[in-house]
Amino acid sequence: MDVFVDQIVAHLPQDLQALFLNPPNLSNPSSFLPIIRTILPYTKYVVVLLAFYIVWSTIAGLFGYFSRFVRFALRIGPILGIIAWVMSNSGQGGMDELFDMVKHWTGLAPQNNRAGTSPGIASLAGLFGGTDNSRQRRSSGRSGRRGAASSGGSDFISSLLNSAAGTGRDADWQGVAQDYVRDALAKASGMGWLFGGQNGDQDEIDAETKLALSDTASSSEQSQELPSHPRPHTRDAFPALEHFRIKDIPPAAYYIPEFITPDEEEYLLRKIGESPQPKWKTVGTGRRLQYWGGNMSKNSVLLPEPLPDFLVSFPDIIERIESFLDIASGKTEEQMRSTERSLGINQVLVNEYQPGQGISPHEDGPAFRPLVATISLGSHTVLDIHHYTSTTSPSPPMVATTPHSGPDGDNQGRPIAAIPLAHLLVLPRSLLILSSSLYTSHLHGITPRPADIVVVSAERVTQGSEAVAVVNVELLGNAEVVDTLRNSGQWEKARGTRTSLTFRHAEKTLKGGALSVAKGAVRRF
Ligand SMILES: O=C(O)CCC(=O)C(=O)O
Ligand SMILES: [Fe+2]
Repeated sequence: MDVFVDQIVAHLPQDLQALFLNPPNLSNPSSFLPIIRTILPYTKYVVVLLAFYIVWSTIAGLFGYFSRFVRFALRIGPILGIIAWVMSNSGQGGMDELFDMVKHWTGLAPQNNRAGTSPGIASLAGLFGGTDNSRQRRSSGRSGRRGAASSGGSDFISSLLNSAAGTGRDADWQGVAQDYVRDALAKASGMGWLFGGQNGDQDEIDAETKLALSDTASSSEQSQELPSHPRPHTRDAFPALEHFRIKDIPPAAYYIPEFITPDEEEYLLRKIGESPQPKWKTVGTGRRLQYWGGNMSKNSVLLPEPLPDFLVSFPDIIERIESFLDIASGKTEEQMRSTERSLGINQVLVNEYQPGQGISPHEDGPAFRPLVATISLGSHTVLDIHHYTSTTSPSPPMVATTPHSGPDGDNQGRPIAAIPLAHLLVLPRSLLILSSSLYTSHLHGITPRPADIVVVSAERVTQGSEAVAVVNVELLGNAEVVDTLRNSGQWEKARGTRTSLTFRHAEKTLKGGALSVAKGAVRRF
């Protein structure tokens, strides 16, 4: 030590020597002065070093985050790509729909939740193969009917199988094979919930459904207010669809009078009226509308939501329309069990027209199956059928518009004949079906008028008169209206508030399965 002091410390500056010989001591603050005096001349270097350190650590930190982000992107990218591929191959849309669904699910998409539930919770129902559709079918009381398989499935595995098998809709062998594979996989893995409710969740859902139905049946409010429907739509009691076909117009429109009872009409109007304010949307002309079953994405994919009880279970309007179509179109029991429902309703559009409001001529578009069923509540209206003008047509053109029903493809802006091809008188409680060429190549609309003057034949329409000749007098089924028309040749009535329910099948539906895969992938990161 002495050598160290003699040979090294002795050559250091005085302040450093003092530090060695007399180390700083807290009880003697002035012993720190040599340190301060030693460091002070080098302060600027210390500051520069500190600045370097701060810059370096900031850059290193940023690089760290960036490299973590790159690693995350490299891992999630292919997974998202696979999900998008599965979705587009199984007709569920692509990334847009995935993001729409996420927005929807997290509640970021406005105004699309079911009454009284948060959007997140409402759409949770669709996450694991239990979408409204499969539930609806199971609760429809048609025992023995295949659920997920015949609907094309609402879960990821069904989507994959459907994707491999084309549409998964037409041929029954596909359904049988799907059931078989699904059952086998579910049993082998013990994860029935993953395979779409054929196995694992079936009992649970059946029990839930029974409970829901018995709750509904015992609800004094409903059973008092809503006497059970006479249900004329059974095979024996019900005539063929052809009986209801509206003649003298292109195929095919069907008009079924008194499809629901006045009590049911009143009940449905009350339920629709009770829906929360945000459920209503208002279009430019002031008409209000609601979507049930989910909204359409920008790419015309339905983002499904559960349909409300007042359409599904009490009264069972949807089931009634489906079985009417099944029976009236002559399906055998076997066909009804093994094939899809005739319409496969997955969305219901509610339009509310005040007197004087209408809807411009439009096509509902290719996003939907070319068969729509509309029930009218509250008031009559006159529906106009329009056609496009050919280049040789002398009729002055009007221009087709797209009021709300999503992309109407090429038809936007195509000139249509100013004079409608036909008029239909649509009375309350009736069911109107538009299908085939009337759906695919004609337009329909309602002229905004406060009242209608209806006549039986075009000869009675005088120039400049507001009167219209309707083509469905034979099918109106309302003695008062028909007698007035036959006796005086004219029926006239002010419009009241009319609410229409349009039942349709969106061809592309975002299925929960793909999203649940995305959810799982995100959870793992
Ligand atoms: O109210 C109606 O009867 C027709 C409604 C309609 O055409 C539509 O919403 O697309
Ligand atoms: Fe329409």
